[in-house]
Amino acid sequence: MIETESLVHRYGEAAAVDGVSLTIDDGEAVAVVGANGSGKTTLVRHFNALLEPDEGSVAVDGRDVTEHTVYARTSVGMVFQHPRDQFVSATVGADVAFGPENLGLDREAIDRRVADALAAVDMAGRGDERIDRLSGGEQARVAIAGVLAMDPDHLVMDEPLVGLDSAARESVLAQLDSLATDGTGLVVVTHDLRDLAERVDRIVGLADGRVVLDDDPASALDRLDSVGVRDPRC
Ligand SMILES: Nc1ncnc2c1ncn2[C@@H]1O[C@H](COP(=O)(O)OP(=O)(O)OP(=O)(O)O)[C@@H](O)[C@H]1O
Repeated sequence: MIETESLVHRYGEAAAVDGVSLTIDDGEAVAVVGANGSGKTTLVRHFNALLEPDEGSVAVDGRDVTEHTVYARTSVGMVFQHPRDQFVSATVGADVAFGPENLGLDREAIDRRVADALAAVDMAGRGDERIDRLSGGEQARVAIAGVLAMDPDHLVMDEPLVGLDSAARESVLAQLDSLATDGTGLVVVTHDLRDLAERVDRIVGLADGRVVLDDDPASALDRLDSVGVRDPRC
């Protein structure tokens, strides 16, 4: 479970996140929406201690993330907006192995995790391929595999569908469906709820760093205007 309590984050004088209290349960799928600059990325980067609160607190399973950073980063996996920025190795297998290696697992356990994660994103047997020779959709899937190899309870994805062609988009959406089946919680930051609204349990809307919408999709979709997001049904 991820909990923020009166979370404030400032860049200089301006509060990008301005008093957010939010609870995300295990296995819950949540879309975080809002206009450009509303604070979505800043908010979710606190979930695994990539940013520190200026005020308030963030806890994962009751443990404050600034004191239990390793626990938070193991429990909450983060896939960034530009997966290319998150690769640490030249080849698929080495990149996916990086997280489990840092957990101090033995080689056999690492290899098993890498194989399972690559299978989960439909990239089984492609560990020796160079990442820079993969398509954008394949790279997006490798980035997801790298996080899945950590066996997180929650996966946070920042704009996972931006810049993907329709085949890659379908492939990432299929990954989201299989995560839901596995019971992995999902937090998706997005401007565009097309194909996502039907996949989440809840939509949280931010405006000027504050939560102004927090409801089940059916109810939230009627009020997307309040957060400057287009209704995907229109
Ligand atoms: N590193 C930074 N330094 C200074 N200001 C920042 C930094 N990162 C974000 N901001 C500012 O904080 C506010 C919130 O930004 P954030 O990226 O969290 O919003 P967002 O809702 O994710 O935006 P977008 O949809 O455009 O990605 C914006 O005004 C942004 O300009």
